[in-house]
Amino acid sequence: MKVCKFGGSSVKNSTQIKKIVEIVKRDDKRQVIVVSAPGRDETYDEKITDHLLNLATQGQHFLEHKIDVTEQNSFEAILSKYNKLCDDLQIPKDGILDNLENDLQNCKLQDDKKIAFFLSRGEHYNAKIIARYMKKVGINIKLMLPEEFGFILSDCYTDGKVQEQTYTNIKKHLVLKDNEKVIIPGFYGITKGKEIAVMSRGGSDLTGGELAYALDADIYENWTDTDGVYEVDPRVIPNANVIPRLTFKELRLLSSKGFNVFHFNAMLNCKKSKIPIRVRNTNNPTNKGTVILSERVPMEKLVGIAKLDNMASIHIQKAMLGEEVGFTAELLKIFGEFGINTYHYPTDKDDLAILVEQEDLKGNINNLRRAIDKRLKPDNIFITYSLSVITLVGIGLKEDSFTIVDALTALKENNIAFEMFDMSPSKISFHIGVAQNISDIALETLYEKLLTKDNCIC
Ligand SMILES: Nc1ncnc2c1ncn2[C@@H]1O[C@H](COP(=O)(O)OP(=O)(O)O)[C@@H](O)[C@H]1O
Ligand SMILES: N[C@@H](CC(=O)OP(=O)(O)O)C(=O)O
Repeated sequence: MKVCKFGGSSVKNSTQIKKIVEIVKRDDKRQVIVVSAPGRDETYDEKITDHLLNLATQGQHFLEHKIDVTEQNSFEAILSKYNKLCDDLQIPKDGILDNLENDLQNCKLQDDKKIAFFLSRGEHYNAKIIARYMKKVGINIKLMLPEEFGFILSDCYTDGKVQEQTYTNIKKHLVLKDNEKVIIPGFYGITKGKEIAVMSRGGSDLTGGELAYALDADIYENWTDTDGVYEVDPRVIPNANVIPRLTFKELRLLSSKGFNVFHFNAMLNCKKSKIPIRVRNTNNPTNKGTVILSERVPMEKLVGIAKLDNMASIHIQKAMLGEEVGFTAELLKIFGEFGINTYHYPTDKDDLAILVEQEDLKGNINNLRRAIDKRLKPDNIFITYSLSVITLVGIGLKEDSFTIVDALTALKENNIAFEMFDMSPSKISFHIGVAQNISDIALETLYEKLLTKDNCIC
């Protein structure tokens, strides 16, 4: 049995939905289908999920990103998207869109509960529409909603974590005969108190991974709009190659450091049960894509280079901080209290830097500084914004750490200064920090030197 997740780009309009119908029909083993909300398309520059977030936050979401789309624009975009989908697929709207306007206009929920509810509507209504269309074209498919079979999430409404009970519920309610299929909206679930919660952004990948794990699927197919996972972000380097095979660990590192083709937590349970994942292209379904497995013969030392933009470094200076027992623990505790995720911590006798996502400092920076000043009494705190972290990943790097010499030499030859350098304890990834305004050039330079066929260090 195969679990297939179709991302926003694969369900963004009726043309794409017709493609996924063909993919589902072509293989009887494709029995569990997870769908996202409609992604960006020719008419709408933003994903439906972002319009829903904009609506839930009275227009603040797009305003913060300096995008000129009002609350009213978002409301109209959402309604017209779903109405058009029904029209184009020639299916009746009753029983599907009856509650959409009401959900968006008369919601009594507040704060995070409201945001989670709005966000969930993208997948909820899209799955209903696709289910009806699939039935219309003769597929024996049943719609199963997370609130019905119990996809249970923690009470953190906008970043819910899957609870153990979910696996039991999936096994109990998703018992399928050979000729049966189910379609499930991704990204959301319910709390134990039966309120809607969503996982983190990109969370439909997580729904697919959890279903594959609970049902012990033969494979988890993740359908998107690229031929697989590329060696580098194809938006920066369009002629990059697709990586044929990756280990779970490599994909996890790459996706947590900027390869946003796959959610970095979605492979955790598949890894545990050794369920292979295949990233495939809905627009090119005969292509085999990238397969993610437990092991790979490390013919290639380096498989990919990821880049994470919009990072900031908080550099703390204090004489002898390296000798103050508990200093780092207290510092990390402070970041934790502000809900800020910390990345690398390069450190020395009197200096320590913490890398964080710049976005996380918004609205927090003054209080954070005060807390650090008060509790740790540093001599100085320097903050550098607009950094990019470039990460080189490959299991073969463990045996050949000199690859990094080639990387740094290439940067030197091209006059590209770097701000930070760090090797992970697993020795299968290296991180280089550069100023964001030169990060695309740095990525191109490293790609040319380390991954193009002529120079490949394989
Ligand atoms: N290394 C990479 N390989 C493939 N795609 C990548 C990579 N890095 C970033 N991406 C981007 O990820 C996109 C697919 O992710 P996403 O937009 O979330 O798809 P979906 O809508 O199918 O969930 C691609 O279109 C591509 O622009
Ligand atoms: N629609 C949600 C969940 C998701 O996984 O979407 P996508 O498949 O388009 O990455 C989001 O935008 O975050």
